[in-house]
Amino acid sequence: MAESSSKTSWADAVHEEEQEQKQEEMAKSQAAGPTEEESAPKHSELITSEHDVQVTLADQQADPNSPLFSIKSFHELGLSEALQKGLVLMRFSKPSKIQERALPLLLKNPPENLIGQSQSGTGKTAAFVLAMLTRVDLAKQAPQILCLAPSRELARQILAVVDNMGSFTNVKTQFAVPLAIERGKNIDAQIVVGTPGTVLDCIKRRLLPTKDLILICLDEADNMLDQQGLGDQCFRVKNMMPKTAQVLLFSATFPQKVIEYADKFAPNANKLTLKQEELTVEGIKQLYMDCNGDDEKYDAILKLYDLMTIGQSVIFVRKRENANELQRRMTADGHTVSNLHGGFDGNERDKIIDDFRFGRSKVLITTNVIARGIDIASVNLVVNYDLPTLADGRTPDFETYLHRIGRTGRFGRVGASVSFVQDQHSWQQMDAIQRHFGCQMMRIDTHDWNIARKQIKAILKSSTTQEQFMGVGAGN
Ligand SMILES: Nc1ncnc2c1ncn2[C@@H]1O[C@H](COP(=O)(O)OP(=O)(O)OP(=O)(O)O)[C@@H](O)[C@H]1O
Repeated sequence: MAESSSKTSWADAVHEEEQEQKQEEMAKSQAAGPTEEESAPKHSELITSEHDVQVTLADQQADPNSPLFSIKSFHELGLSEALQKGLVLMRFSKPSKIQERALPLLLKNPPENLIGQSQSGTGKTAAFVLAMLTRVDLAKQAPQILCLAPSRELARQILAVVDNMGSFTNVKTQFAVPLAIERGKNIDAQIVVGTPGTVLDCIKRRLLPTKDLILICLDEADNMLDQQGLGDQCFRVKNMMPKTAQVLLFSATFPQKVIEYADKFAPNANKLTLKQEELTVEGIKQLYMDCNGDDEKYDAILKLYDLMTIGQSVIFVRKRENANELQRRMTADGHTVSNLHGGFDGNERDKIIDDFRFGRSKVLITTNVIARGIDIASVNLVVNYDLPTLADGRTPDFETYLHRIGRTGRFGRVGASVSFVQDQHSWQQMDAIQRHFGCQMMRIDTHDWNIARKQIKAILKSSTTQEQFMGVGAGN
C-alpha cells in the first residue's frame, strides 16, 4: 500500500516546468526528424525518460530483471535477530539479488569459498558484511575475520558498514591502514578491515595473531589481485592464515585476465558471475561531449559547474598533477572544488572524503583512488575529464570506466556520466568502451550550450527528486 501512495507523491513531485520543458524538447526533436547522427541519441531519448523518473525502489526490487530483485526477505535468509535489527537501522527492507543469492552460499556449513560479482551499487558490501558478522564468534576476543580493500577510503567505508550493521552485537572492529594502529598495540578485535600492506605488516610484526582467522574477504578483488604489489600482499596474508579459512572475493568486474588469480586465491569457489553485457547499470545515463582540445575541455567543465552542484559530482582525471592543476584553475576562476588523491596524508584524505560524504563539498576532483566502491548516494554526475587508460596512457581501461561511472546510480538511483572526448585517441578509446560493454553513449552537442545544459539538467533534476523520494540506504 505504502508503495502505491508513495508513487503518487513521486509523480506529483515532478516539477511542472520540467514536464513542459520535456514536451517542448520532444516536439522539437520530433519535428527535426532523423539527423546525420543516426547512431547518436536524439534529445527526446534523454528528456522523455519518464520510465526512469518514475521507477521506485520498490518497483525495482519487484522486477525479476533488476539486480535489486529478490523473492526472499532477510528473515528467510537465516540472519540473527541482532543483524535483522541492524538492517532495520540501515533501512534495508528487502535483499537485492546478489544478497539473496550470495547469503545462502556464504553461510553454508562447512564454509565454502565464493566469488561474487554484481553491478556497481547493488549491495555487495552488505552481502559480505552480513556473512562476516554471522560467522564471527562474539565470545572469542581474537581476530577472526579480515576484510581487505584497495584504498583507505573504501576500507573506512566498509568498516562503517560493519559497525552499523553490527550495532546490536558487541562485535569489536579494527581499522588497519597506515598510522591507524597504535604503535606496538596487539590487535584483539574480531573483525579487521584495512588495506593489504598494513594488514600484512601487522601480521609480520606479530601484532595481529592469525591462528583464529576463519575468513578473508577481498573487496574489489579483481583490482587487488591484478596489481603486482597489492596482489602479492593479499596472497601473503592469505598464506599466513589457517588453510581452512573461508575465502570471499567480490567485485563488479572480473576480467578474464584475473580469473586465473581469483581461482588460485579462492580455490573451488562457488561463483556468481555476470555476462559482459549485464555489467552496466541501467539508471546511469552515459553521455559524452566532443571537445576540440584541452582548452575546450576546460571551458566545458566551467560551463557544467552549476549543474554539478545540483546534487554532487565527481570529476575523474588521469594523474595527481592533473587534479591539482584543475583544482587550481577552477578555484582561480571562482569555483569551489575539492581534490582528493593519494598524495595527501591519511588525515587530510579522511577530512576531504568526509566533507564530500556529508555534503559540505559538492564537487570533487580525483584520480582513480576513489574510482571503486565509494558509496555516496547524492552523487548524480560523474565526469570523465580524462578517459581512464591502462598504464601505457593509451589503451582504454574498461573496468575502471565502469567503476568510475558506478559512483552514481547507486542502488536503483538515476545518475549521469559525461565523458570528455578531445582528440582521435580519446575518440577511439570511447568507441572501444562502447563496443566492450555493448552500450551506446549519448552525444551532448556543445554547439548549443542551452540545449546541452537542459539535457543534462533534466537527468540531474530527476535524480534529485528521486533521491528525496527513495530515502533508502543509510550508508551516507
Ligand atoms: N537491501 C538493501 N536495501 C536498501 N539499500 C541497500 C540494500 N543493500 C545495499 N543498499 C545500499 O545500496 C548502496 C550500494 O551498496 P554497496 O556500496 O554495497 O554496493 P556495491 O555493490 O558494493 O557497489 P560497488 O561495486 O560500487 O562497490 C549503499 O548505500 C547501501 O547502503
